[in-house]
Amino acid sequence: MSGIRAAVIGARGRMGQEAVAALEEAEGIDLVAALGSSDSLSALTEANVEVAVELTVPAVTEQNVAFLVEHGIHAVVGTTGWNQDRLDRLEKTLATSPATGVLIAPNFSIGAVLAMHFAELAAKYFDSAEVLEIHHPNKLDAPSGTAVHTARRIAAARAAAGMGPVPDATESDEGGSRGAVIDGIHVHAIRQRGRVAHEEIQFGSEGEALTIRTDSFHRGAFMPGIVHAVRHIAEHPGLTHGLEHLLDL
Ligand SMILES: NC(=O)c1ccc[n+]([C@@H]2O[C@H](COP(=O)([O-])OP(=O)(O)OC[C@H]3O[C@@H](n4cnc5c(N)ncnc54)[C@H](O)[C@@H]3O)[C@@H](O)[C@H]2O)c1
Ligand SMILES: O=C(O)C1=N[C@H](C(=O)O)CCC1
Repeated sequence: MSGIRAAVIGARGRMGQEAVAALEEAEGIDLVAALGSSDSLSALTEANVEVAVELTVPAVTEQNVAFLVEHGIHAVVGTTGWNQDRLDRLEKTLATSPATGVLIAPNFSIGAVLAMHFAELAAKYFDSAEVLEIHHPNKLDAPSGTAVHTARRIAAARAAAGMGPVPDATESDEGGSRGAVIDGIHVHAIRQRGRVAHEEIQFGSEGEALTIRTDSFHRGAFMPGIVHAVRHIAEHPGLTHGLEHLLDL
């Protein structure tokens, strides 16, 4: 019996190379296309690809995913840069191809997915919450997609619990020392040689603190999540934002 016909877009990048190796080894998956930046997306339809893993750059990911949806190819997307405007446009494109599934996954690491889940659970119990992310210095975007997703989930959990803003008496913030603010949650980004992807979520209340930390030391950390998503995305038509929705959490 043949497996899921899969492809990688961005196959020569840091993540793409790992994904190609992981999908070649995965049982029940046949890697039938591996595209670099000079390859045409038409190679995907020519190879009858069923699921494409998109690991490129924020500038091209939206147009790549639109092509996939328009051709009924399920998409597993790890590239960052998916702000609300892009997600809204994607929902409209998906309405024209309702059987197609797209996963936008800010992070494929199981540790990172669990850290975000735990942070969401903890959010309503602590007055203060801030997110710190550390990545390799070749990363194009800041803050990381994971940090944005984490901050949004913390903010939503606080709002659902009827909590107000985090306490902060800062009156002057020269040079942005208090970081970016995503839905009211401060997010700090560090770029450091020797790192891959790391996140710390810090909570505080009177007399106590809780720190949730996740470390990806190697890009192999993202591969089980990618393989799992390739196997299951066809069961999830429409837009899924976050790998957590494909796991039994
Ligand atoms: N979701 C996750 O778990 C996760 C993990 C790591 C990285 N990322 C994200 O994935 C993306 C890729 O990360 P990376 O470290 O591999 O970056 P990278 O720069 O090493 O790789 C990107 C690759 O995409 C290629 N590319 C650019 N335009 C293309 C196009 N039109 N068609 C095909 N290929 C094209 C580039 O030539 C490059 O080889 C980034 O946005 C990063 O933030 C996500
Ligand atoms: O290396 C990167 O770039 C990563 N990007 C994702 C993000 O922005 O959250 C996930 C972790 C690695």
